[in-house]
Amino acid sequence: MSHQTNSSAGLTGTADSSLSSSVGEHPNAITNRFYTYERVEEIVGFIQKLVTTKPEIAIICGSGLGGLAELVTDKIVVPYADIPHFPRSTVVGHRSNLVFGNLNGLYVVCMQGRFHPYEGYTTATCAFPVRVMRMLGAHTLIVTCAAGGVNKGFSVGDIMLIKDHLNFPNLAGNNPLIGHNDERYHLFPGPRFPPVGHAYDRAYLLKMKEVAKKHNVELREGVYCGLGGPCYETIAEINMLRILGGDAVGMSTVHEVTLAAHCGFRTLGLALITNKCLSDYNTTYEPVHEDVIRISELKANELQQLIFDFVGFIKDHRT
Ligand SMILES: O=P(O)(O)O[C@@H]1C[C@H](O)[C@@H](CO)O1
Ligand code: HPA
Repeated sequence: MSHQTNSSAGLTGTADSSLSSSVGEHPNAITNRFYTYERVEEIVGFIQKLVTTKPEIAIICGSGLGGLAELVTDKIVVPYADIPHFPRSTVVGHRSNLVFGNLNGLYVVCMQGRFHPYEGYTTATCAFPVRVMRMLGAHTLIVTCAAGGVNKGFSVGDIMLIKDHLNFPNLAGNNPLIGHNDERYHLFPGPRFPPVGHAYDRAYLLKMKEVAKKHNVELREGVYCGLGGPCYETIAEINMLRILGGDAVGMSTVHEVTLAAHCGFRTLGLALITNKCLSDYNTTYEPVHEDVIRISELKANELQQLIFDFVGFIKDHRT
């Protein structure tokens, strides 16, 4: 176990030291020991050698929604497998590429494939690409996901603007920001105790409503519940989420948005309702991932059009 007392608090970048805990940390803590400042810098440096234009918008593609990256022109595709220390997506419906290029007049980076805690990654690992994309220059994060409809008024195929979230892993002590708060992220250090009450940008949410109106798309708005997965929820869990004010449920997003708030991203969140949630013990229905992917792919064009136009708005209103 490392007991360094220098400013990096034991978070130096070698493979061996990455496995040891940092000062003040319980040896068994679930924390960010691997994606240290040094590793993130190395990854950012590697990508900058391949992609010389700074992206302004970062987009995370949810299950079955990777097609969004196909709208990007003058693409540079960087497979996760080529990036040092980068994890791989192991889930059907998630490719493993960073796609850079032009989307409706702005330079963007799309994560075609994200990481989930149920794949065996810590929440810090799942979220760390957000920090990478911020360090590459992006100021706006558009996060998309597939989700189950907790709100009984929602239908399969609805798109929900995420106005807030319930971060269950965080409530259980598993937040991606646990561990050393490294102040060497000089551009975007983020405080030790970051506020997340406005993690989803209100002005962006209102703008997306306008964009949707133009397209005659009726958007839902609500609270996304991020759970650990990989099980879909029990009937009792869905009933609990309803009582707590949840509208949609998924297995991603919350740790990404938490890190995004910490490093100063303005975030827009969109959840595609891909399935109903169990709420009756007499039903035989159960959610399945194949249906999640099928609905995502079916609705992908609509979602992509909204995001395309939203990016156009950012382009016209950036300072
Ligand atoms: O990556 P997202 O949150 O879009 O994917 C959801 C959650 C699980 O990964 C999967 C369950 O079907 O879809
Ligand atoms: N529960 C959790 N995650 C999901 C669901 C669901 O019903 N649908 C898509 N992702």
